[in-house]
Amino acid sequence: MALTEVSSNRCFGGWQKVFSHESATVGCTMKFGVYLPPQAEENRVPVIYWLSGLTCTEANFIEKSGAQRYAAKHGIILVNPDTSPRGLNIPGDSDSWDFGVGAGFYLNATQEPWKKNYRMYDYITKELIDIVTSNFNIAEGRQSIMGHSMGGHGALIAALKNPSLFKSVSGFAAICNPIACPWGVKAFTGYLGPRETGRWEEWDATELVKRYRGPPLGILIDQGLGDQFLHQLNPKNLIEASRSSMHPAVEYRERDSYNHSYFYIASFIEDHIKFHLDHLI
Ligand SMILES: N[C@@H](CCC(=O)N[C@@H](CS)C(=O)NCC(=O)O)C(=O)O
Repeated sequence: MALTEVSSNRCFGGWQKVFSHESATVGCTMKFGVYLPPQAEENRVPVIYWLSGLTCTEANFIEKSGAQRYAAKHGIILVNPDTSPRGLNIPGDSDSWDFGVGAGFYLNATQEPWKKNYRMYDYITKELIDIVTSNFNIAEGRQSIMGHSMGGHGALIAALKNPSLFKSVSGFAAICNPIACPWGVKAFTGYLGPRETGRWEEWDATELVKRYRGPPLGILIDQGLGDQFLHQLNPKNLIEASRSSMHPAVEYRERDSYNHSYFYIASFIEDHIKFHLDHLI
């Protein structure tokens, strides 16, 4: 798979790069960011994937999270893809900020006109991981995933639907129960069809956590209590649903006054990197 280097910047002794490639899964050119810490020049190191939220490209995390400082300190490769296919001009794909472009929801659509390209779940869990594993100095099997809002949900379903693919998963202000909130209902109706099809539960983290039967999976849910979108996120539905099925228990951290922004993410990104490191050692 040919990668084109879009940008490369020295950063905390390592490199912040952006690559593009032709994706067979989503049928368009896709971009993703990679932070390569200094340790990766000599050694194979763990990787943590980051999935961003609604309206983001690969740039938001790179420019606003401040994660590179901690990835360099702890010797972690960070990979952050875009949030949807782009440039396809599918009718309706740019009519709203919470559906279509910038809002792929990390699932595989089943409905026209989305089902051919809106396959972000397969893109992340198969194509992107293959590309990253074969092009960078990754320590085999040592990978975790985290994300924000829609991306926190994407991280949760990628881990819950693929037991043992990731050592741990974490979410900042994750949409924890999309079938129970307006963002999720809009996206699932458009991408998956009506709820009566029975397909929604296959893509909802709170439903998936109830049926998880895989090996132990570290899960951290982080939530700012000043979050303007808290009514969309429902973290407590997931915590409650996980009580009987998840061992170890899902870790839930509340942050007084923090809102939904990257200021909140930047404040706690090192905590998440350390949480994943504990599972990646
Ligand atoms: N466009 C929405 C906000 C969307 C939003 O907050 N998106 C979050 C993810 S759900 C984000 O990361 N935005 C980009 C940024 O803050 O850099 C609005 O105007 O209310």
